Amino acid sequence: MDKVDLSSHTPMMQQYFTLKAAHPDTLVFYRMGDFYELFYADAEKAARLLDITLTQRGQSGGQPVIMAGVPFHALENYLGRLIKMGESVAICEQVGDVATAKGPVERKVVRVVTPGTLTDSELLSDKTESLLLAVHQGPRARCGLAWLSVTQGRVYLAECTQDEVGTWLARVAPSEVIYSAGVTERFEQQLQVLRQGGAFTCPMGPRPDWQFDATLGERKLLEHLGAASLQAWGAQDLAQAHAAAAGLLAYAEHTQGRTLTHVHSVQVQRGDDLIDLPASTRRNLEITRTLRGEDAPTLFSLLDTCMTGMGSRLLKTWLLEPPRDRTAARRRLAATTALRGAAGAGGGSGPWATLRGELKGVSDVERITARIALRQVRPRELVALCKTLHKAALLAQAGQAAEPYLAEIFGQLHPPADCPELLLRAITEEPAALVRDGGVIATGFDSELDELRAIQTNCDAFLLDLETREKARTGIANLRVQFNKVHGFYIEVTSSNLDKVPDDYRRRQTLKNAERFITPELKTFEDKALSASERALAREKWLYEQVLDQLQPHVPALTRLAQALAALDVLCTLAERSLTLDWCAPQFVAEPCIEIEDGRHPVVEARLAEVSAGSFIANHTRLNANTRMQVITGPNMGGKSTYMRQVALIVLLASMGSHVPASACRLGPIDAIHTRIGAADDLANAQSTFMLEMTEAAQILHAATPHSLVLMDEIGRGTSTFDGLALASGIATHLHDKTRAFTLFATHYFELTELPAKARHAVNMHVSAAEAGADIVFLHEIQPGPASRSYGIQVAKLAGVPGPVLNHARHTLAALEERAGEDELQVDLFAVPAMPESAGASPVEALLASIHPDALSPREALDALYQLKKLAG
Ligand SMILES: Nc1ncnc2c1ncn2[C@@H]1O[C@H](COP(=O)(O)OP(=O)(O)OP(=O)(O)O)[C@@H](O)[C@H]1O
Repeated sequence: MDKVDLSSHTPMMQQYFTLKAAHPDTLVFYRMGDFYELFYADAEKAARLLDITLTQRGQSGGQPVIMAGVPFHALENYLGRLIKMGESVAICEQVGDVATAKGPVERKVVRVVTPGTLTDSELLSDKTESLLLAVHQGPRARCGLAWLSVTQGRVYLAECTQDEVGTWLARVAPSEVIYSAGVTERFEQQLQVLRQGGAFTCPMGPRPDWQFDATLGERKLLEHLGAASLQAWGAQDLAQAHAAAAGLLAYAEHTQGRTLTHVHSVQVQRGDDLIDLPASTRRNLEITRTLRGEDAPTLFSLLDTCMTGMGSRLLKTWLLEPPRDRTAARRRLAATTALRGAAGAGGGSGPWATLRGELKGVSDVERITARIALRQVRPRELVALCKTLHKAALLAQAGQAAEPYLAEIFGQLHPPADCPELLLRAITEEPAALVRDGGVIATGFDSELDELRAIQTNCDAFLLDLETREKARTGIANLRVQFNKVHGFYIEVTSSNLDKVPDDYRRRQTLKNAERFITPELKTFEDKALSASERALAREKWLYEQVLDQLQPHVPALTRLAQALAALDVLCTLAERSLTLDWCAPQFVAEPCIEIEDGRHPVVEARLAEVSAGSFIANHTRLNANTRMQVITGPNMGGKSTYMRQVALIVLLASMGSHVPASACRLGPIDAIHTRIGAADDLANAQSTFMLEMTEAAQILHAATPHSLVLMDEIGRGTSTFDGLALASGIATHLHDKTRAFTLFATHYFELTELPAKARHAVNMHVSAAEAGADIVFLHEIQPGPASRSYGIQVAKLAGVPGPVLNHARHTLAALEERAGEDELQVDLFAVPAMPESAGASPVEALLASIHPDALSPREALDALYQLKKLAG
């Protein structure tokens, strides 16, 4: 908005403009009585986005005030919708005293709600973190990254080159990205392009440059850690990441209106710590989302039977961030194996089952703790926390584990001393939803509050006593002493008895058949009772703040306890899943290999079981130093994609420390899972299928190493047969000879089955199918050797293509096959192409080379020139 001349506006609008100036890019919700109002451009935008009515009221600065409002009790609903649309909202409350204010009551922005800094339980998804990520552009094309979830207590740091920013953004999958306003235009454009290209999808915006300061960042991190050096976290010497952290924390504090006192840990992530799962891999393997963008059925939806939101969130992190180093996976596997019980038998027995019973109903300690630190916690959350702490204490006592990881977890389940007692003493068992409603602090916690409450309770006795006395004094038998919220206390006398009313009765209200009066004695009582209830409410608010103060020192211990509960939940879940779904423990080995016995695709298997569509056919996989590539052929619908994905999913599951859907699995070191699997056209980004296919293939050829797993499905399909075939064979040869990654290469080009004859580390595999007359039966077995033929027409028949079309196709096929037999393709697809000939020197060049200008007479020079001209002609 242009600069506003405040003097011409009403005092209230002056206040509004001052507040709005501090939040120019944010919708300001300005509290007025029972509504939050938006003004001018904000009002127009909100009316459009929320479909609420735009109105004009009064005048300010000589213009009508354009406004739109939402009722205060429906705030969460509107906030939720705006945040989903990527908007941010500044909540501006009345903080001054309405009674004593001269002019508009004092207002303040108490917090800013943005997609990456959500803390409200109503707005957050139980199963997903909302992450805020800050990018800093440093010198020499280095970048710093820092991210956090406001509801967790940890800041993550990373440094990378400018080119790698996209990979990091895809990996972290933030809900909001901020960057310094001082970045170069090119860098800003790069971020825009990444966003349009789908590397990340969340809102993004610049923040003041000075906030991205490395020294400031380091100092802030040290303050949060309460340490003198970042060395213990390996986070020293990361100036670019420190600068990002400075911007990150400044913004997070800005939104919460306070420092994040619960942030006590820092974790540095390095590009080569984790197994690389590029965005295409996450998408193609349907890890947390289906290709259609739904939450289920996915690998995560199959795995997630966690009892708590904390568990679900941790499980997702483990799944999406498998470390290359096997230490964590081994630890998790050992703990899961211990939880499965000695017999490893399912049927709801074993330590996992008992523990899961205990974990049921456990509250979200992690988020409640963050809200304690941010002083946003609600009374009922504290009651839930209190119950969970009691449960955790029992678990800690009961869970004597010999397994080291479990022992460590149980060790962290002891609630911080005095914390459960404090909560039990302070908060009543069934408190009101909000402190402002009162009825939150338990009786016996504070004598002053108890006294004030006693006045209210004694009220009934006093009124009864007064009624008896007044009946006796006036002789009116049906006289009644009562209270209502509008008129306060009164004595009601029916019309027929009005002549008996004493002089000291003052009329308060006239009804149809009665009059209501007040007496000096009743008035005195009323003042005392009403002020007692007001004072009790104020006292409760104050006491609640005191309780929050007393809880602050427990925040770090509560955070650790939350992490322990989450880990226990995930480990029990992995134990349960492995038993229910009949999975085995993988074995990690040092030599390069992916060897799977009876591997299954967990999600397809579960779906087949669900719809009773027969059982899943298990398949073996043997990739090792000798066999690095499988060229897989076979009919459409035969199960090639399923097989390839199952191998990748088994590798992923093993790497996170889970059991796997197989009867045995040996796995060597893995650094990445790359996938190139036919996807729908990326129309939104005007990229053709073929362009996308080649871009992804190029990325894989650049990035894959001998420790990577590469899935290539139908590469080359997007262009003409010869082009496609030529490219597919080139790519396969490169992957085999140069990259030497473990490769599963599914193709329709039968010509590619010739590759293994020349490439020593490649083998042919095919999915089996049997013909039954003119029909086809898929056996889904992966067998050695190339497929004998294609079954396209039979598959088309299955799909319901009309008979005449099929007949036509059969004839055409026969004709084509005949012709192909005549002029057999005589090209060797896999011959290493000769480098373009250094095609000898041309005659002109040869002559030129023979001329020595210094040795020529002018005449000879002229002759040479004629000769050259002639040759060139
Ligand atoms: N091992 C298996 N056991 C049982 N059913 C299977 C198996 N593999 C695949 N299927 C079933 O066959 C269907 C098709 O499998 P898939 O998509 O893997 O075939 P495809 O060979 O990749 O086909 P296309 O070449 O058309 O992509 C799956 O949806 C699944 O229902």
